[in-house]
Amino acid sequence: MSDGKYIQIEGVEQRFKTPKGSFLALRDIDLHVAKGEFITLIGHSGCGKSTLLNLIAGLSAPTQGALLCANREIKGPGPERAVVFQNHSLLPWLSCFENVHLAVERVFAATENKAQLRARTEAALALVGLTAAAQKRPGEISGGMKQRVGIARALSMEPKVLLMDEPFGALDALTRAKLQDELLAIVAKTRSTVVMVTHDVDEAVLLSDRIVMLTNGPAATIGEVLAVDLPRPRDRVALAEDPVYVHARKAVIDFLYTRQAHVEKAAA
Ligand SMILES: Nc1ncnc2c1ncn2[C@@H]1O[C@H](COP(=O)(O)OP(=O)(O)OP(=O)(O)O)[C@@H](O)[C@H]1O
Repeated sequence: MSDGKYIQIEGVEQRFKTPKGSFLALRDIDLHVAKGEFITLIGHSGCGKSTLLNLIAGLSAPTQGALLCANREIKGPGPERAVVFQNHSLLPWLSCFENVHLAVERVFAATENKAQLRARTEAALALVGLTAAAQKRPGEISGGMKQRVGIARALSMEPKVLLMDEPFGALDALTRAKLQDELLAIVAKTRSTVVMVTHDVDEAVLLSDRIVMLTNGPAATIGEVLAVDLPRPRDRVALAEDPVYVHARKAVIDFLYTRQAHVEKAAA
């Protein structure tokens, strides 16, 4: 395996059975993700971004084609592929520490002692700046903090691949910007491979090595892949006027709003 093919998606199709018959969500998806690469999936609502992410996560199986991670077929969820969802899905009756510790135990309990598991949990919370809130429950912290716990939980498993489904979608613009910057710093440190679903063009350009643009569904496929050749670390303020940034942003907007202009179906 070359590092350029860490995740391999080959000829993938996804159909769903519905009461009205078979629904073709995705077709002819071919994509290779390199180790350490940051990929965003962008496209109009309902085009199949989450479907594709779920396939990589192993939460569903393709109706055609194959997905591989590190040369092994993806046959189900695995600790080397951690998922962060938009609604953070924390257990409300457990503290932040306990929510992260559960994931740590699941992956490392067989090989590590209690002190090591505890240290891992504390390190993950520290990485996202949540040491002080460790004993709080999800109901006692803000949306941005909850999302940080979700990220800490995913990172605590030391995944090779971080899969994120609109992780910042529900946050206000300032919190979102802060978490994007934190994510960039964390990924620079952990060198994780990231596949992230987003609706946000600026987020895609700021974070990505490549932006994968999906055509409208049904039968959505990859319309275009844009390489974002901006050096890292990236600074959002300096980037705003960088010609490469401006050009990439325009290319994505052009794809989404000119070539894939979304025709809203009239409500039935
Ligand atoms: N389990 C399922 N059964 C039937 N249809 C499904 C199922 N899951 C997804 N779909 C359909 O597949 C298409 C793609 O859905 P998906 O959630 O992947 O889109 P998306 O791009 O992530 O959308 P959004 O941006 O709104 O979250 C949609 O038309 C959706 O209705």
